[in-house]
Amino acid sequence: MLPSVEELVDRARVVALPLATRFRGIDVREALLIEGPQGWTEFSPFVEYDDAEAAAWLAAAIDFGWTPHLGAGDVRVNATLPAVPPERVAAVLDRFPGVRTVKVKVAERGQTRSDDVARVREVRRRMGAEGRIRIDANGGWNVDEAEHALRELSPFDLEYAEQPCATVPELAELRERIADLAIPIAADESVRKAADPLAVAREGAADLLIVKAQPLGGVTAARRIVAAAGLPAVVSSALDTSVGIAMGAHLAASLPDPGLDHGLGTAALLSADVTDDPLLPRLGRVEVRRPTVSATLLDRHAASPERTAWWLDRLRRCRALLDGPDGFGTDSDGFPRSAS
Ligand SMILES: O=C(O)CCC(=O)c1ccccc1C(=O)O
Ligand SMILES: [Mg+2]
Repeated sequence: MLPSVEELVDRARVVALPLATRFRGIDVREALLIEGPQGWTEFSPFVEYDDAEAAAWLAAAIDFGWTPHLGAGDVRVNATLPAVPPERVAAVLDRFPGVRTVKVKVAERGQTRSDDVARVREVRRRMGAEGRIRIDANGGWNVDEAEHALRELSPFDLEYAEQPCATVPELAELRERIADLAIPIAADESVRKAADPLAVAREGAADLLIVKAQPLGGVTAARRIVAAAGLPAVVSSALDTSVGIAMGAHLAASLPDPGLDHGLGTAALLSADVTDDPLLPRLGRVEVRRPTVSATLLDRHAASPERTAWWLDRLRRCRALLDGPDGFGTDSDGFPRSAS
């Protein structure tokens, strides 16, 4: 049984956390946190997402807060570099001590391919020949643009290219066209925003999957998607607070090791968090544990009354969707399940 809407609302707190570096066009990350019986959990779909999409994030929050997910140890993480100019690369990378891998955002709206090349060149210079560099275009290129960009970036030795194009057929075509470059293609939005998260694997459109716990309906649902896809999976954050990072870290620790670092270092991009002991990258790793949430920090970073009301309304609407006919509901084990 899923917790009732009253139970969720009673246990919910809304925060607005400033970012250290502008990312995805935002300077403040809003999140709704809920204290579940198994610990704190996070519901933080981006504000522009509609309720149908956000409902999966709520299923994830319930799965993590109401189900014992026992994890321990740590996972290796990458630095996440927003689409900053070369002179700002060092300051961002300094926030990720000890990482051997950098994920570089490319194809940012309003920028050009030479901006991407300059950023990747600077990362390679700083990381040295043994550093691992992956790029993430967030679907920003068409197939031709992606092919040109990857041919130009290929001398910098890319570990993989994440969501270079927006659609599954484009990814499949690109993958054939650049077979000579031997740059693996990773699918992110084509998994987490797709009606059918398994289409990528079925169509041979990617070499690996990027999975995020919240949009895929939670740790349990994401594990099932990865198993059904049969592809290696890298777990990535949704720019969550340390509570959401913990959800991702539990997922990462429970999957087969892809031999690739996970995108779970992003608490380093926040300039405030909800715990005094955040899940920050140390020696290139993030611990797998549930953080202790601080009442003081929840108060200090509380969202405005208007934004709090907006989030609580969204929580109520999404909770109602989980009971709907093609909502998420629970499976025979009592777990929230994804629509797939
Ligand atoms: O994977 C990482 O390094 C960090 C997470 C990240 O890039 C991200 C964070 C929020 C929203 C979308 C994305 C993305 O991978 O596209
Ligand atoms: Mg991505």
